[in-house]
Amino acid sequence: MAMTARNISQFWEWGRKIICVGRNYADHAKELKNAIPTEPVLFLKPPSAYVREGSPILVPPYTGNLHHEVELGVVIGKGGTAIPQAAAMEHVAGYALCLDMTARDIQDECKSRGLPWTLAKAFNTSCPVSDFIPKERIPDPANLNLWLKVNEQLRQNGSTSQMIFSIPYLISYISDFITLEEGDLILTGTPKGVSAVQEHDELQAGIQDVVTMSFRVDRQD
Ligand SMILES: O=C(O)/C=C/C(=O)CC(=O)C(=O)O
Ligand SMILES: [Mg+2]
Repeated sequence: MAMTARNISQFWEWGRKIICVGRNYADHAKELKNAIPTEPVLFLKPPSAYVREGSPILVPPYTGNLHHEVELGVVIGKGGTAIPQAAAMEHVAGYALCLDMTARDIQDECKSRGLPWTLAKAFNTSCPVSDFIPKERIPDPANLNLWLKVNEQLRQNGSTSQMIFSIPYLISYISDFITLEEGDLILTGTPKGVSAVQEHDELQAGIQDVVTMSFRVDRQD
């Protein structure tokens, strides 16, 4: 039987890694009273974190402070290890708008106890994701407006020009430690304005005139 080629525009179905970069915007690092990093801060989400429009973001029962973080996602089209910065963009298939949903109270507790952030960052539905955006539709990913509204109120409005570490730098840095594979997603960090969401809230987010997405928040039973 002939093999059907997989379609990168459904990358969230492939079961690949979600690699997240934290504290990549100085204004967000400052609002959480973190130092500006001198190297990228990395953590992971499992593929079970993905949620698509039409399904709700579920508030885990163990948090009382679930935050939104709007982020540009970079979808890897060609894998590699130790990718040089100069070749990094050749490994990009496209982009997606993503939310890095974060149980901030649990993250604070993990930080104070020196524990990993897994339960704060990697729970089911912690990575809402837009439609795939082919690379050609975003000629300059380093100069994009990202915004997020909760119940029509603007909470985040930043530009990828504010990133501390650029997309080529991140791809090169990550691939020195973690081999990148086709279908992997890199979340590149959030600008300032993160805040709590509640059950029944409606979240809308966008990348300027390129894409928008909406999600409802529900409590997990
Ligand atoms: O260190 C903290 O208090 C919080 C860090 C984050 O949640 C980092 C991110 O996920 C981000 O900056 O996007
Ligand atoms: Mg984040």
